[in-house]
Amino acid sequence: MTGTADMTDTKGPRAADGPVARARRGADARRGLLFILSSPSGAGKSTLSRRILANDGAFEFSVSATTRPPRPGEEDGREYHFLDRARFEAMIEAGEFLEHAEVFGNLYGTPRAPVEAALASGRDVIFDVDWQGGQQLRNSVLKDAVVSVFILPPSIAELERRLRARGQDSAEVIGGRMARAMDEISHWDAYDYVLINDDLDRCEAEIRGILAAERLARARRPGLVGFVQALNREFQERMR
Ligand SMILES: Nc1nc2c(ncn2[C@@H]2O[C@H](COP(=O)(O)OP(=O)(O)O)[C@@H](O)[C@H]2O)c(=O)[nH]1
Ligand SMILES: Nc1ncnc2c1ncn2[C@@H]1O[C@H](COP(=O)(O)OP(=O)(O)O)[C@@H](O)[C@H]1O
Repeated sequence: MTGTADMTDTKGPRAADGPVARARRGADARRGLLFILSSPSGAGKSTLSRRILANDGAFEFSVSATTRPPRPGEEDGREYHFLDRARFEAMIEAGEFLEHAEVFGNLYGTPRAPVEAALASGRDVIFDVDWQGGQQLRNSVLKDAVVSVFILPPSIAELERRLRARGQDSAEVIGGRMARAMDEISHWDAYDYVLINDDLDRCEAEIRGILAAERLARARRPGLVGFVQALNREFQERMR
């Protein structure tokens, strides 16, 4: 990683750890990314985020808190922290959420502490939040680290088919989610990227491409300021 910079740093034994090499390591240091996935219910964001988490060791999942009851197979602390409304409201009062919103008649929120801890240690965090959560994170103090992707279904009929095929919600709950689908979709344009989840493998590959590009473009840029300054100092010295 430091090879190229070291070769330009040719002043004796200290060269391998000279100022240019050190600045280059600063530029290469990983900085955490806040990766937001939003979509209407049933378009596939949970499936996509599970796939990314399984194959990308740099990520951790932001486990939200919610007042909605667990679905069959969901585990407290894994998919969500399942809380009653009084406890959720106490956490809002105490400022323990980075963002929170009411969705489908239930409260959902992102606990602040785990996200800050992950970012401080240079890890990336993936968020499955609705458009309100996306908007709040984009306007938060952490906004520079945010990359947001909106997932569209290939059609409304397919969206409904997926919600039914998931087999975890009552007809009434599915009806409520379908009724809100276009409202969620209407916010697509506020996102950095918009993908159509027709083919799951292709959509996952597109997300990986976005992550690779954003890690380079966003994460390295602040560190490159120091590296270019170090190059400039080396240049001035040699040109004297
Ligand atoms: N703002 C916000 N939205 C959330 C959070 N967690 C989940 N959501 C959103 O709440 C909505 C309902 O989620 P869920 O009950 O798991 O249903 P699903 O999207 O059909 O799997 C989805 O749009 C989620 O993205 C959160 O912490 N904050
Ligand atoms: N590209 C796809 N093609 C077919 N089925 C899909 C696709 N993406 C997701 N699904 C299925 O659709 C259902 C809803 O996906 P899910 O990830 O739970 O959506 P969301 O988290 O957006 O509510 C799941 O049963 C999932 O396996």
